[in-house]
Amino acid sequence: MAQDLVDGLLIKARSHLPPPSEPLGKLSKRDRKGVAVIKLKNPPVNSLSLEVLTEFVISLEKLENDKTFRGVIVTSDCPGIFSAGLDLTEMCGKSQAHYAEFWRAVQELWLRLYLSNLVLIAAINGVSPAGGCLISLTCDYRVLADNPKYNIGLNETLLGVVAPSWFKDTLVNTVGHRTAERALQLGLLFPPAEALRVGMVDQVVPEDQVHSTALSVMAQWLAVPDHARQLTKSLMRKPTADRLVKQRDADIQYFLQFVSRDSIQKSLRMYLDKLRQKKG
Ligand SMILES: CCCCCCCC/C=C\CC(=O)SCCNC(=O)CCNC(=O)[C@H](O)C(C)(C)COP(=O)(O)OP(=O)(O)OC[C@H]1O[C@@H](n2cnc3c(N)ncnc32)[C@H](O)[C@@H]1OP(=O)(O)O
Repeated sequence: MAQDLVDGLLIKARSHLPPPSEPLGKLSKRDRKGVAVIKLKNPPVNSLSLEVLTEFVISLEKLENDKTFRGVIVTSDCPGIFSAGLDLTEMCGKSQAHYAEFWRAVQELWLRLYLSNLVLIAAINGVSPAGGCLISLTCDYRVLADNPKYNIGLNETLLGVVAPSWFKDTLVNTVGHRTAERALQLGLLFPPAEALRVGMVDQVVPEDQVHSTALSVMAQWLAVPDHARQLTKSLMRKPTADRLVKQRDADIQYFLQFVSRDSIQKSLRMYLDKLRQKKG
């Protein structure tokens, strides 16, 4: 087992059998070959800082280029939290150059994940708002742990900000227009049973079965010849991705203008203060 610890992101790339302590579930040994596990590890809440976004992209690129790997399970190393979404401190009180670099990194990760040739399965073992939800939506299949605390959704409006068009597109492509419209306007965070009902996740399973279920699902997806599956994925997703590719710079400019507004800075600061005050 190759194991690589990068700042903020734990990557366990598994090209051989797992240690015996890990349950094999219903999978044969062969099924597990070629499957890597990317575990987000940026305590306390796996927020997606510029550093984490960058490391994530580099790790994906390495896996894409290493033909040993055909699939990746994306999961979290932080108990109870898949990811708290974009790091809000990266969007508050920083320079224009910083905002531009940060937003380009968000775009880059989305494009890499959304168009990945690898099979991506999200093993969602914690709460998953906004950017955390977006990461799971870029995967080919989502398995969510059945815990009433593990809400998932694009809650941007509740922060006083707007989910960009490509966040919206990703959700529409997953749950359909009407469900997405309602969820986005209301900033809904769905508990597991609701998330399953609206199609935001594909399966809800007991918490201790999330990883083994993700591996079983992976085996099913890897049974399909790569070239046919990859071309089909591209057919389904490329038109959505191309919309961003064609206007990446304009999207960054729009983000800069938006995030620099006094009213938006105020909303984000208030939201962060509210999170911080929760404790005491
Ligand atoms: C082109 C068009 C322009 C449009 C612009 C839109 C830009 C995109 C907008 C949004 C995308 C996002 O992803 S924004 C992030 C949204 N995330 C959230 O709303 C989740 C916020 N966090 C929580 O709800 C909770 O923290 C939690 C449920 C995830 C965990 O709860 P828990 O009780 O376990 O932990 P705490 O709340 O005490 O948090 C611990 C610690 O972490 C800080 N924190 C939490 N979330 C974030 C975050 N997203 N970014 C940065 N920091 C975060 C929190 O403040 C605490 O800090 P302190 O220890 O210092 O108090």
